[in-house]
Amino acid sequence: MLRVALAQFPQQVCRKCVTRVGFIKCYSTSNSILDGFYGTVGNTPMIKLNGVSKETGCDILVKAEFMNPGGSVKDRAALYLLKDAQEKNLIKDGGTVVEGTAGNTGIGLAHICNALGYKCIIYMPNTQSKEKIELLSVLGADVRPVPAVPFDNPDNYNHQARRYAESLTNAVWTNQFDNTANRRAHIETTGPEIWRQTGGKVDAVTFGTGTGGTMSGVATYLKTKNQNIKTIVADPQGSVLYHWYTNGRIERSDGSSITEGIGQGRVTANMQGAPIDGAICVQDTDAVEMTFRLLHEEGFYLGASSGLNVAAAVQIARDLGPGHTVVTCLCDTGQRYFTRLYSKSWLDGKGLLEAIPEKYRHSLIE
Ligand SMILES: Cc1ncc(COP(=O)(O)O)c(C=O)c1O
Ligand SMILES: N[C@@H](COC(=O)CCC(=O)O)C(=O)O
Repeated sequence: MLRVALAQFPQQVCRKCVTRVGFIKCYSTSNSILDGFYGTVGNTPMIKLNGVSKETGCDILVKAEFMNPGGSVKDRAALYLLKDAQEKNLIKDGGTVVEGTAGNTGIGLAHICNALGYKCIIYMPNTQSKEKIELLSVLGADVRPVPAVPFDNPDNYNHQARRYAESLTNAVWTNQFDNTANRRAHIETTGPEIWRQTGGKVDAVTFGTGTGGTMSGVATYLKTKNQNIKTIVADPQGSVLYHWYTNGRIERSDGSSITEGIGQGRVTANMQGAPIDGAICVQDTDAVEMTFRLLHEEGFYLGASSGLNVAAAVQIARDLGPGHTVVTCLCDTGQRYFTRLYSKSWLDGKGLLEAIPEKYRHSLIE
């Protein structure tokens, strides 16, 4: 029954904007009534950030991905991963979804599993915020924090998720990193939304990359519309993608990052073959400073990957010069990192307190 409901989202063409909108309905054709949780995924607002736009003389535009019903950009991937599992008959009614995640994909999956009647089991590195771990439990997921070890270690959270799914009957490992249904979500939805909302006036896009689904899917779609749009990976410290896209070497950049949900040690299947023009390595000091500027100057309460995205967009805008449009996204809210990113002692312990403009430090919790 629920399966049929989800299957009612065929490839559609929006009559107003003439873009394919995949499983996610375009608001310009839908009436105001949406089909359940999954009907509300995507079609997020595009917002102009006034302060940084004025400073750079460019339009810095952000997709408000924190406004997805599960609260992050990963709701889109979660929906497509489940749709893909259903299409391939990998899961039957009442089955179990198992995933390895830094948290946000798990949160999206947990919501959709509730809506579709599946069980949800989440393996995640125990380094991730307690807010995400607790939220997953509240959503009814069986959440299993495990020691954070590299991907080439058999105990990496993704391998544990795969093995556990294989040990069950009627269970699927959705494999967000290497299942390109993730990228497809952004080829069919985020990319077309950006094209439509900007009226095609977009000079560059940039996104922090975890699985790579967002960056690669948006880049793939937009390049089909205009080859000249610059597609730039925004990479945190300690990730390999900056070097990969600037000099072709799989080599970590210096340091490690407090950002969660982004940064990679390899080129995932979702990133392979993506039309990427370059990369920027954004320091945590810049990402954190921008996160607090976004709160106090623009009014948006966000996680650090959003600050990193906007810091990268500002750098690209400065490089391009006035009159250009740079698009990125606001991935999730500050609530997911409340006891870390908004805590004076936690930031101090990471050497990041000084990164926050002094006039904004008064609002931190101890
Ligand atoms: C907070 C946050 N920002 C950005 C991303 C990056 O998204 P992607 O996996 O599409 O690269 C994620 C992944 O969930 C995330 O959790
Ligand atoms: N953003 C996704 C994936 O998270 C990551 O890619 C974190 C880095 C890594 O695990 O290698 C999610 O929230 O699950």
